[in-house]
Amino acid sequence: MTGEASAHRSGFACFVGRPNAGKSTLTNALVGTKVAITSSKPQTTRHAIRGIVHREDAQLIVVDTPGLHRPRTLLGERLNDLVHSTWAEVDVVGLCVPANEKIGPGDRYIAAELGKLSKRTPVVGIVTKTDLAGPERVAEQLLALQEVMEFADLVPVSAQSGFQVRTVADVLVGKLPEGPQLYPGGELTDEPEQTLIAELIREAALEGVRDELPHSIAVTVEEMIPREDRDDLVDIHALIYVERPSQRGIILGHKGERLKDVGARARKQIEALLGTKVFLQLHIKVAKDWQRDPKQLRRLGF
Ligand SMILES: Nc1nc2c(ncn2[C@@H]2O[C@H](COP(=O)(O)OP(=O)(O)OP(=O)(O)O)[C@@H](O)[C@H]2O)c(=O)[nH]1
Repeated sequence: MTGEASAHRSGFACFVGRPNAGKSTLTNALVGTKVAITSSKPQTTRHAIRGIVHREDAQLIVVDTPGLHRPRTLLGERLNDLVHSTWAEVDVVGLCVPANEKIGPGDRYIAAELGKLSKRTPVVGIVTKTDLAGPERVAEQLLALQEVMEFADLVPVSAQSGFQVRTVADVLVGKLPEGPQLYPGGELTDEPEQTLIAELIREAALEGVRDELPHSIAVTVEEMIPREDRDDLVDIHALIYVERPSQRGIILGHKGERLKDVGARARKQIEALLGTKVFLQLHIKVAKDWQRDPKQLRRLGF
């Protein structure tokens, strides 16, 4: 209860690292509820979804940035701008590298970009997925990571087993400035519900489809209306945008079976998120080359 020893801290953190490094899973483990989107497909995190870690001594707001790409399209450029502006705004950055994969050019590219940050933003090196490697391999990876750039701290973690998740939180919290709660307690995310719902649908639509499809899908929630005379049912109408008619067929599947499946899976997740029953209507729209069209990008929220 001594005032000076337990000053409350608050601020922002974000995780960076190449696709599949485990950033979203770590965010979820820290926050304790599924808010960011995980998928075994690389680069599916489009929006800066924030999860909030509430503790007695601190409030840590985790911003989940999209992956950094070498930009090839207007969308790629926008995403990279979003990454850089996010880095500049946070109090601490965590660079994630999986324990079971060699550090490569992708990691070095990101480290070099991070190196351009002002020295005031500390970068913590995080070796993820330690459950997939032996202790020796983890130690080796920590040493290898140390060579890549100068870190304020290094921590190994497994978001899956929970090993050191608390330590990651402690280290990140340690880099935050002293300050009051920025968000009221109990609020897990400040992302509008509709964006989360669109992401859940996108995640369901991507499951099991070819590698080139992820960049061609976008989802918008057109309508979200509580059913009249019922307080336990919400009608949601969403559009899945694809670039080409052939991709429409992939999402739809044989006799629409796949889309039905996507709807069923997404509905379950949305019901868990909202805590009510959901009637979900999905439609597919072909929006040609939407990734290259600024007007359409704006409509889709980029
Ligand atoms: N065994 C194990 N698998 C993990 C762990 N963390 C993440 N994974 C898996 O690794 C894959 C990628 O994890 P994500 O959290 O989606 O990775 P990401 O860095 O957010 O990926 P992008 O959004 O594509 O940038 C998923 O299949 C996870 O289940 C971990 O601690 N242990």
